Amino acid sequence: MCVCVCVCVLIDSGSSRSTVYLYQWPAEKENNTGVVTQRLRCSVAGPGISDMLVDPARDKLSWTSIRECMNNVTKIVPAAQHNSTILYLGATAGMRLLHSQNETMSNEILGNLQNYLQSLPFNYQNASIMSGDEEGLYGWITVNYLMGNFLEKNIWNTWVRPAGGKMVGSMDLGGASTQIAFTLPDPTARGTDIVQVSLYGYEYNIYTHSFLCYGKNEAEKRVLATLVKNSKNATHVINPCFGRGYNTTVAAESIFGTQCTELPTNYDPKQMITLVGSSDNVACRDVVHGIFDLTSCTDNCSFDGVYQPPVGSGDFLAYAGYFYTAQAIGLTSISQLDQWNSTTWEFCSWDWPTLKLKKSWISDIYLKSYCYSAHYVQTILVNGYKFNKDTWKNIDFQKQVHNTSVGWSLGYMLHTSNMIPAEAKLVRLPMANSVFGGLLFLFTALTIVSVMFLIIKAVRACY
Ligand SMILES: O=c1[nH]cnc2c1ncn2[C@@H]1O[C@H](COP(=O)(O)OP(=O)(O)O)[C@@H](O)[C@H]1O
Ligand SMILES: [Ca+2]
Repeated sequence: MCVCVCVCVLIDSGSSRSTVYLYQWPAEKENNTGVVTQRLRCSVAGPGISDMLVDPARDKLSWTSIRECMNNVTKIVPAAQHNSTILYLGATAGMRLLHSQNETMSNEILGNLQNYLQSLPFNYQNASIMSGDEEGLYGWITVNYLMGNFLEKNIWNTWVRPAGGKMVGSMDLGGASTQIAFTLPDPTARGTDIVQVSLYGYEYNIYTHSFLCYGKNEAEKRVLATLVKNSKNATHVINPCFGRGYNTTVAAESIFGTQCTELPTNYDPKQMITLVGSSDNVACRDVVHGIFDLTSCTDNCSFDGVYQPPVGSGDFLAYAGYFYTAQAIGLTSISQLDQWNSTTWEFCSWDWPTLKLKKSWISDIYLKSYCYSAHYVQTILVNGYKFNKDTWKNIDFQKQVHNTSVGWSLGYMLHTSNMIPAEAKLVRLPMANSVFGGLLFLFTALTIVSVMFLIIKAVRACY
């Protein structure tokens, strides 16, 4: 018997890097219910495509590493299946920023990538820049698909919607933007950032919002920009979030060469700035707080005046930068808010040699920033999204579910390729409807007759 397998390749072009995913699933005809597995996850070396040079000849590293990942895909997928293998590329906040800053360059980068992808033996579909809300929504689909919240097999081996219909909220912390998405308890609620999606015949009312410039890397640049601006000496700046003993000298453009920061007066992009770590927990927390506008919100609002309904008491999965931060401070999966605060406090009090010793498995490039990001995560979740000590423990910090990476890519693939159709009759009985109806009638009639028989017997016994 031939077991058909469908294959899809998705390139996630994030702000900090690109990743190639290969998904496959058995071609079950009914309701597209075949379970998707991740066959390959290939990290493309080099920066994200928004930092790529337009010319492949001048940017050998990025192009060579994309080709390497695509060669791996070509080897895994049998040649006979190449032209039925769907290929998508989705770009996110890094390209959203570049597009608004330099549209020509962003079009050139995408155009060159498109030409390259079209030259491959696969069924190329498109390469596009996604909106932040789409990114949030696809992340939510991925999370709930992987957790089995859309479908499960019942005792009759048929696909049904799990009892209770509990969905999990999704929180993604990328390099340039961050997304939150969750279902609203009130199915009739309408408003900004609320979208209705129909999946397998059920309507979901989802709140989703993406904050550009609040990704882990861009938000850190905003922290550094604040420190530079507030420093008496603009070229020798104390950074309370870096460990004492850690100093680094960077060009001003690495902080200010983004739309996410405001240019200082007399800006010189080549000016070198020395950042000096001081392991100052309180000062770090304060400067991180300062990048959020927490004052323009009253009810049903997160920060920067953005509408957000209450997060409620449901579960959330926090992934990407959330997970890396939780992992670095040693609090993956579920934690208590007090635990997060005290662990951050301890982490931020360590000087650089102690940090290096205690967290020897983390490379310096990431390690230097975890005190900042631990405060960032606490601030956005508590002061921003309004999680509290009771709801914090509903947040699960993970990067994978069932050996599959959590991110927008799987949800995008499922939705775009109609793997999760809007309409579907989920509850299918293991026999024809007429047979089931007949049996149901028979059992009901038998039950009624038996009950009547018992009543008559009981009445007779009384007399
Ligand atoms: O392997 C890792 N360890 C630690 N941090 C990472 C790793 N990979 C990415 N990051 C950081 O986590 C954040 C989110 O990464 P992600 O890859 O989701 O961002 P992107 O999709 O915007 O490129 C970024 O700040 C990135 O620099
Ligand atoms: Ca991402």
